[in-house]
Amino acid sequence: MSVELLRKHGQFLSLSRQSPAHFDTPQAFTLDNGTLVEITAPGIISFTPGTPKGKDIVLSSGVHGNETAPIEICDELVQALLTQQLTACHRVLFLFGNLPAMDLGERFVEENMNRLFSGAHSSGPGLINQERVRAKALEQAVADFYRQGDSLGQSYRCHYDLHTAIRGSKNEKFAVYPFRHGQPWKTTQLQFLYACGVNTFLLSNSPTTTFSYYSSHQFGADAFTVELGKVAPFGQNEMGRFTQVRDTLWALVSQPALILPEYNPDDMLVYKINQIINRTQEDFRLNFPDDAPNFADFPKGYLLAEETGAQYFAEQEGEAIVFPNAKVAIGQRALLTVVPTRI
Ligand SMILES: O=C(O)CCC(=O)N[C@@H](CCC(=O)O)C(=O)O
Ligand SMILES: [Zn+2]
Repeated sequence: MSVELLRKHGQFLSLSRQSPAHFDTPQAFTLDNGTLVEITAPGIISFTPGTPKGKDIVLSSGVHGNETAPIEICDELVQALLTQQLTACHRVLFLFGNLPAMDLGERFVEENMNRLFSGAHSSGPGLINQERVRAKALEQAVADFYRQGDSLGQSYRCHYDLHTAIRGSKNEKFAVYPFRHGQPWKTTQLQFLYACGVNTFLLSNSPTTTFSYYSSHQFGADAFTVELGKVAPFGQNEMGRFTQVRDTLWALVSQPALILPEYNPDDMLVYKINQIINRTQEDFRLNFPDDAPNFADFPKGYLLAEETGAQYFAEQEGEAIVFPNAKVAIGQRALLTVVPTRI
């Protein structure tokens, strides 16, 4: 691959998708502004400024291949960095997760990649598929990036894993804060995400095999799964709905420190998870309409879902649903229920 073409047009993602073999061999080059660019695999690219200012930032998108708005936001940011329209002042690693699923316009090819982190890619009965191989490679890319940052004296780590949701949502932009094993929730992070247009937060209460939990738990990164809107095909996102997140990510990468509005708890809706309901039977079904949005709430005692041998009810008045999906693989999470809380 001609490095000159990458510098001129910045088409890293489209090349990764169309001609992944270009990036089978790792490559590195330096931009005129002194930024070191390292490409270690298709869809995996990092930028290290000549004098990095302390933050090691990971931005992942496309862990689900049909969640295109975050992919388009990150693609534009990578193009701006490669063409030097923007100069990074912090180290930043971009991960475009599931390239084959992007081509199919599907959430995944064989298996949900966002259930394969923290080593889950290598557990189970010897199953190997492209999502497992890729999840392991993504974990390794994060580990290498943060360890290199350590050797450069970098002092801060964050990881925003950007998604869009299958359903509409009463609160369009929301974020899942991975379980922190008793460490305090950080309001500065809520402030940052609020600047991205996210005003709703789900506090997780247990370890998971998601990408954001991996970076949070293994590397102490401030990490979130961020839901930016509703799934739409490439080119069909209303990009105007993403201006705040786009501008805030550009600022995060290019400014030494962000100036954020003061934390105001009244700005935020915070929920804690009340129930994690897994599908255990073929006949698992949801007892509300397909177009019920995320955060729709139900009266105490309402039957939310059922399957042979089990019924699942709202346990509290106003318990709300998030990520309902009756079609998940057996054994996987089919529904979260949440209730309001404060931090
Ligand atoms: O809309 C949906 O049902 C799923 C959207 C999505 O991909 N959400 C993530 C959340 C991960 C987390 O809980 O941190 C997922 O299900 O992987
Ligand atoms: Zn997703």
